Amino acid sequence: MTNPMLDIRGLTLAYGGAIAVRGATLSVASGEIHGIVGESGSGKTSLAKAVLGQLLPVAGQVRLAGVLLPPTHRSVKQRRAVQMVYQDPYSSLNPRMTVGQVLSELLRVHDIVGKRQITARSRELLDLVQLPAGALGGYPGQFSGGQRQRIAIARALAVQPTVLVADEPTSALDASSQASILALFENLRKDLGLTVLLITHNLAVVNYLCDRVSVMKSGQIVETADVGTFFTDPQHPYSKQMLLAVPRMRRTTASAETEI
Ligand SMILES: Nc1ncnc2c1ncn2[C@@H]1O[C@H](COP(=O)(O)OP(=O)(O)OP(=O)(O)O)[C@@H](O)[C@H]1O
Repeated sequence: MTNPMLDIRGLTLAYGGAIAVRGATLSVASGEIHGIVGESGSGKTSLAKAVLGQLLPVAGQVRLAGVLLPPTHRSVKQRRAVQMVYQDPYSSLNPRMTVGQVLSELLRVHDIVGKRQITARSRELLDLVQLPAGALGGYPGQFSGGQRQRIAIARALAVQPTVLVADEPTSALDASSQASILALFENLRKDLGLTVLLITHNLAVVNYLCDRVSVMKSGQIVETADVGTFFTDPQHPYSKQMLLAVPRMRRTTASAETEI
């Protein structure tokens, strides 16, 4: 791939000597939604942590738009560029701050817009995640799980990231909220050209949303493929085994709600 937005080269990650990820190499194009799938403990979250600069690699590099990101201790600008959306929208938001306070503080601290534009920009952020402007006055506890995940996404978008890393962003939600959050990611990619690294257990999510997918097993990326090819012609025995577990899977953009 020429000029990938996110370029992960030979990443090896360990916790106190125990290797969690070995030599992971992966390129993600600008505007691509790239799925990372694999069994529990295969190293997906560790890979995400290294991309975010939260885990010091034993070896390897992460580049953003061709520029090497320091493994840890990144500058504010470098941290802004890669934002995270977590699985659990219940614990990832401060219950004592209103949505408006969360967004305006970020916009102010990072000097994203002038003081007088903060409220207008906060409204725009809510609009991007399809929440009404009235949500600015609410506390996280007053919203449903799906709405909270939208708020968490708005918070991530406030600092104008280039890459969004989402770790199981729909798995704590009910089926209809899952479908609407997936549709939101699709819109954000279209509207903002966001590059997304999407970690999931759920092949239906990959099928619905991702352009390409990487399969992790025991700390290694064993296959990377276009999603259409992955579902019709998986190469690695583990990929084949994963797909056998979901025999009705097919590439479709029809209602995610019924597929997930
Ligand atoms: N903080 C930690 N300390 C020690 N070992 C860890 C830590 N976090 C993860 N590991 C180990 O690293 C390996 C990879 O874990 P990781 O969480 O990256 O996998 P995963 O694919 O994200 O799993 P899951 O789908 O269950 O979240 C596992 O063997 C795990 O036990």
